[in-house]
Amino acid sequence: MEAKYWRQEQERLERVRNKLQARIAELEPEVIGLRDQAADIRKRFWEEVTINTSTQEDFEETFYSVQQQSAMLAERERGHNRLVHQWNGMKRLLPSPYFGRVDFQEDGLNASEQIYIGVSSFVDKDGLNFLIYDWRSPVASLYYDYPPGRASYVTPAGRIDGTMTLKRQFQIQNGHIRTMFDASETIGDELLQQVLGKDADSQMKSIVATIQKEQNAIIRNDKSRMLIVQGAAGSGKTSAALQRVAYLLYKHRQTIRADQIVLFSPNPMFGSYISTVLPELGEENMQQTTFQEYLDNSLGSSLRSEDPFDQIEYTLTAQGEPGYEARLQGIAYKTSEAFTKALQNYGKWLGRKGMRFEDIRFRDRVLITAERMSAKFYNFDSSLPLFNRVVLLQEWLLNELASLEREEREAFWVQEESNYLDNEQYAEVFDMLHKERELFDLSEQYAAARARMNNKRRGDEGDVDFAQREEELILRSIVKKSFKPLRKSVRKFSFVDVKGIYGQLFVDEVAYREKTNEVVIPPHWPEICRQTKDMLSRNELFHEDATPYLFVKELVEGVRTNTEIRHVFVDEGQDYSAFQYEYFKKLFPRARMTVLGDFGQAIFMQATNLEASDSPLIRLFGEADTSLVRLVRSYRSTREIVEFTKSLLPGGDEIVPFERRGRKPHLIRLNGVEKRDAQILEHIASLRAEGFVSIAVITKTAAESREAHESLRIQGREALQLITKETLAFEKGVMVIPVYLAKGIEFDAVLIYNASPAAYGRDNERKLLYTACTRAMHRLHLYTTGDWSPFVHTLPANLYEKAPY
Ligand SMILES: Nc1ncnc2c1ncn2[C@@H]1O[C@H](COP(=O)(O)OP(=O)(O)OP(=O)(O)O)[C@@H](O)[C@H]1O
Repeated sequence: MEAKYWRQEQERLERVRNKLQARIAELEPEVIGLRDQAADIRKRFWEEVTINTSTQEDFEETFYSVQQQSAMLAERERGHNRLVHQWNGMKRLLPSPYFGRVDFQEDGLNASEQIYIGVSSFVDKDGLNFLIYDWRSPVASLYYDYPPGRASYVTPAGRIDGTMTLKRQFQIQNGHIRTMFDASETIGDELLQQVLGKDADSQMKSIVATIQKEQNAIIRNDKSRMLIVQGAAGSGKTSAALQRVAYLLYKHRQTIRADQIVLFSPNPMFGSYISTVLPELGEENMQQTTFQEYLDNSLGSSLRSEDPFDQIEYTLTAQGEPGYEARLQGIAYKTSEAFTKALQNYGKWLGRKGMRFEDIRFRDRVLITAERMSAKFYNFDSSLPLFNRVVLLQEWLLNELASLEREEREAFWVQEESNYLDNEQYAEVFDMLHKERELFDLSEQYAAARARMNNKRRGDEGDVDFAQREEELILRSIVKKSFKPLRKSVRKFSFVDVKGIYGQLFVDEVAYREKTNEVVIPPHWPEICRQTKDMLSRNELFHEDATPYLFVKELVEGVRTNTEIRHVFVDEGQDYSAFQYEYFKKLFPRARMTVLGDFGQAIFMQATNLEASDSPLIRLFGEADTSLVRLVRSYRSTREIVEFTKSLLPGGDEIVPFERRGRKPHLIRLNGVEKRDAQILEHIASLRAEGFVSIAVITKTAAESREAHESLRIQGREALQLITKETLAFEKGVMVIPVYLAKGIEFDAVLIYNASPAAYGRDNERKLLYTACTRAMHRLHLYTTGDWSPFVHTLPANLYEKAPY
């Protein structure tokens, strides 16, 4: 590019930076001043208000003065926060104020405007001249969506058409333009080349400077209730999701807070991997969780649910064990829509009969039997939904308990217990009695006030009548105290035997058909029933049972909802079942959903195809309220790696590699495990010598990871991290990791520990191998000690190099 343009741009950059610096300096005293003021008000809060509650008037005055003080404090704090946000934004801009420029001439206007785009806006002192536009502003769309030529963008007031006469990209570091390109394509490949050529990091990076047009469509989609993104491995789904969160927080800043957005991620480690993207963009992080965390919270401590990792470990390692086939059939069935239907029908059946309750027991006696509850329950109006009848039953139980409690006061044990009250307990009851009475009894209050004034003992303490009442009240309080847990557990619906209700589905085929109207029963049903009940008897649930169990629990106890949440993001969306999606919809009734995933990486059995025409996901909100976007360009890996990995998948042809060149994947066959491990260690050393920092040895299972880690650790000198499902933070370095934990993450180099037919031979293992290989950015090695997996074996030979290295 001509030197004069460089000079002009560098000069403009300096002008903008000077203004930024001036404004930062100008605001600094104000920021500090406001902070001090707020701190001062907080400190003097109680000094400024006089507390006086002697009369009603005094009390009201005190009340208003406290209110006034706190309103003032809140206002100062809000002002302070706004200013600090602005001030931090400018400080963030200073080293690299912008990354893009477009010159745009609106139709009907004579001059074209220069629009510079950065991570936040910066307006000149006059308040009108935008020196930098926030990347999320409507006009910034031009930069992402069009090459020079005719272009348009949409504002709240309508569409603006015009001509883009220039599109320029910058890399600016510490106030200096490092590179500058004029782009002819949508977003110049040169900048993207540079960004993608960099090394993997322990934290995901923001992509605002190089967002691609199709990604921009995802980020700014504000139309439908459900947005589905099916995208190839490395196509930027997670990146787009995070920039979308930032966009939503900007566009709806008056109405949506970061804690009203929740992202479901595949594992806790992934949460740490993506946690810096939003703060880097000046936004607060949304809420993050895993579905398992949600399940554990909802099930409480009485039942333990297996996590998805133990489930997949079982499906991958237990072939040939007794009951294996039945378990697989069970997983397939229990995660299907057919099972959701069956459970809905079961709800109707329960409306007629078969509800199960738990006796209410007290001191080794049954106070209210399950049979009585059942009879009562089925006496309520049968047109009422199950849940309403359960609530009526709950009310009835609380009344019953109240009268049983009255009767219980006569019981011998109560007398006994009252005799054994020690002084302290007695004083406690005595105090409580007075307090209780004070509340209801005005004269009691009067007596209390007089006693306080005269500092005298209360006259009633020697009163015979009072002693009798006191005795009565003591008995009452003893019974009340021991009935308290009963009332509490009734309020928590403990009288409903949810475990029994779920368990009775798994008796035999005839009973199951009767309860659910199910026509097609999966094979191995008796064994599925046995396994499910075995787990329940140990207070455990298979992972595939956890969501259906909650579904049944909510049928009878009412649905839990969270109406605060406005946006739900589900990453790795292919790994959730139809059942789980129904659940999300119920749980977050006021939220829009964004589901991102790749059916090519569907390695769990409960997979959902996101884009198939009969996808349950499309049916969830209906086609009219659903947008589907497909991403086929893959950015993570070199062209050579993408060519290799896409050939592993049937239908992978449509994946388009980004034009970044590298070495072909290496296939290395060795004679024996020891030699293989020694070779892997050698390769790790040479990759490190080449400057690669993040290197993963990927295994199929956690069991294989442990073995590999042990063997490599013994032979080698390198520090090797073993990643397990308990690992919380993702750190750069050399690691051994099972493929299902490496989902969503990337490494400079990936070494597939064992690409033999035994490891990746069955059809469902194809996607495992694909997922593992697509984690590689720059280098990919596959090892075997015998044959090659058939998925590798059948690849065209021009896609890889064979050892020697
Ligand atoms: N527009 C872009 N500009 C720069 N880098 C990008 C862009 N899009 C994606 N990338 C990079 O490509 C890599 C893969 O992106 P990301 O992890 O978001 O993909 P994904 O579709 O979620 O992948 P997977 O399904 O394999 O988990 C990341 O390093 C990301 O920074």
